[in-house]
Amino acid sequence: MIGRRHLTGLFWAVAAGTGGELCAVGLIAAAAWLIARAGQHPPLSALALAIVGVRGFALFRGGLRYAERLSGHDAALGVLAGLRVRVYEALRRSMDPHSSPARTGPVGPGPVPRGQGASRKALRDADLVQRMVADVEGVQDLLLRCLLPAAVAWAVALSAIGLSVVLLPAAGAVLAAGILLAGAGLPAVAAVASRSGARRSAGARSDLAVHGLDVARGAADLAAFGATGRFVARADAAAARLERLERRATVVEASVNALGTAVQGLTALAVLWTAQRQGADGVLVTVLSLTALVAVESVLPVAEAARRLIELRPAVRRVTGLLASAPPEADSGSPALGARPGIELVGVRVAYGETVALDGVDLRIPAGRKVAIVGASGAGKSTLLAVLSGEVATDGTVLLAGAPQEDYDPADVRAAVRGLTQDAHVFAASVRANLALARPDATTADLAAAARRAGLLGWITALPAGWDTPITGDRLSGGQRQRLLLARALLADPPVLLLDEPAEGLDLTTADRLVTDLLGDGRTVVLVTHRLAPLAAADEIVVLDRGKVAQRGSHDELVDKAGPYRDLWEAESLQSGYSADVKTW
Ligand SMILES: Nc1ncnc2c1ncn2[C@@H]1O[C@H](COP(=O)(O)OP(=O)(O)OP(=O)(O)O)[C@@H](O)[C@H]1O
Repeated sequence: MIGRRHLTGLFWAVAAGTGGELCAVGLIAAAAWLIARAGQHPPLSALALAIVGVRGFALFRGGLRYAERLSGHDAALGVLAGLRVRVYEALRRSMDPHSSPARTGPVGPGPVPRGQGASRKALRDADLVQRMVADVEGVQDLLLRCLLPAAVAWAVALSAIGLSVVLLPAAGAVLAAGILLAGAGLPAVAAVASRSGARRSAGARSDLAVHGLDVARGAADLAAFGATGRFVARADAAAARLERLERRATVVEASVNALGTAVQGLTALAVLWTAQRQGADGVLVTVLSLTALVAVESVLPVAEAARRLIELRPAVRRVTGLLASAPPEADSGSPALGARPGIELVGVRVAYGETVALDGVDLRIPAGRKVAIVGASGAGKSTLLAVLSGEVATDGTVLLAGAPQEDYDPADVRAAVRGLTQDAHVFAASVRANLALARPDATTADLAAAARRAGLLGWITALPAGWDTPITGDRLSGGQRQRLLLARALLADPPVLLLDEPAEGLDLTTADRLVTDLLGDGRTVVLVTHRLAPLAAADEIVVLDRGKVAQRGSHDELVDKAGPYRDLWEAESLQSGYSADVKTW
């Protein structure tokens, strides 16, 4: 995790920090000697060295502390920058089904062989920002607030013990005991005390975030259903619990600090008493006891470092776990994907945990074919699109241009098989930037052609700043959002166009006209839709039912046969006011 250059930087930071703290000890020792010796009225020349020593220690202390900060932060920030890149790469590879060695086998226990789509999606949705930002910054804290201060503290403590042993072994032994207590005993107490507290605080903080967000986001619904009080009470209870835990943690922290100060004073007194009992002269007694005072003080931050270490452990564990478990980079010698690849699915099965989304789906989509996927909500339609674009791994075979999908570079698969999917996002940027994302070199004429086809051009030209009007997802109507995303998908111009409910949010006439136009495209189109009316233009319709193919055929064939498609068609026809025996319109 830490490169050689940064290790050297950290070494110099520890060396400079130790030097700075030793100067602090030297300053106290020299000042103590100076005061005690001055009381004996020696000639001024006898004090000259100590006077220079005091000034020198004071100057060096400042300089070395500055050097420690500089070197330590440079190394820690360097480690952080490198780590961010590695975590990003690991996340990218973890989300890429093609780079996983366990792609085609069960990856978890239990009777249902699990695809990895669910875990990848969970990673993407919930943990991504957390891992990229908070966890990696935790590693920075680990270096700057835990390891560095602890290393400096112990280096100083050992030096002070060595000095005391040389001056008076018995006093050195007492100092060693005090330092052991303050630098190892108290940190152990702090770590144990904060271990369960940190875990419970993390839970309470997460509860508060969840309940607080519910209240903020669902304020209108809660008010309408008269449930505001109940939900606010839930958030209040979470806040109160967190407050209790934080107060307890503060008490623990303050108690450890108070104990540290007590150990520091008692050690200095014990050294003084020991030195006197050993018959040391007044100057030596003063030097030893004040040195003990400063030396114990230097190890007091180790308790705070231990407490912080406990808090940071989960973040550090997550980062190291992610780096260790990320699959290796995909083989760069992957074959080239043709301009018009055909697709074949054989026995495709996808499970999200215990939920089986697709169960043994076979499907052949030759280049140029228009396939519509229909079925009830939750039947597995969107999952099927995700399988085609390589977003979700499967237990089964996906062949692209005759070769297994995982043989190709995932970037090539994504470029060739993509379109409008359910998780497409509208960015807080201009209309132009939102569309050009799909093709940065697109001219305004290209953008206009895609927008016209998506039925969005009129709206764009009527905007105050036209193409350069800034937009955000929540300011668009459902239909505008969908058409913007469709225009982006059309601009990308992939050989296999995936369309998940492209006409959602539009009135029926516009929606049907749009879908009919999209199905008239020259390329391969795989369309997911709830609306059957325009599907006469599809070459094949696949009806999914609970992850299995229930029926397949053309619109005319399926309407002629009793089965789920005809049921859906009759229901739709009744709803739209058309006669059930009208097959096309
Ligand atoms: N990320 C996920 N985690 C867990 N379960 C999921 C996830 N995505 C889908 N599922 C489950 O998989 C099944 C198929 O979902 P999918 O989204 O493919 O259905 P769908 O036919 O597209 O539904 P809809 O028409 O409502 O969009 C459903 O039972 C759904 O709850």
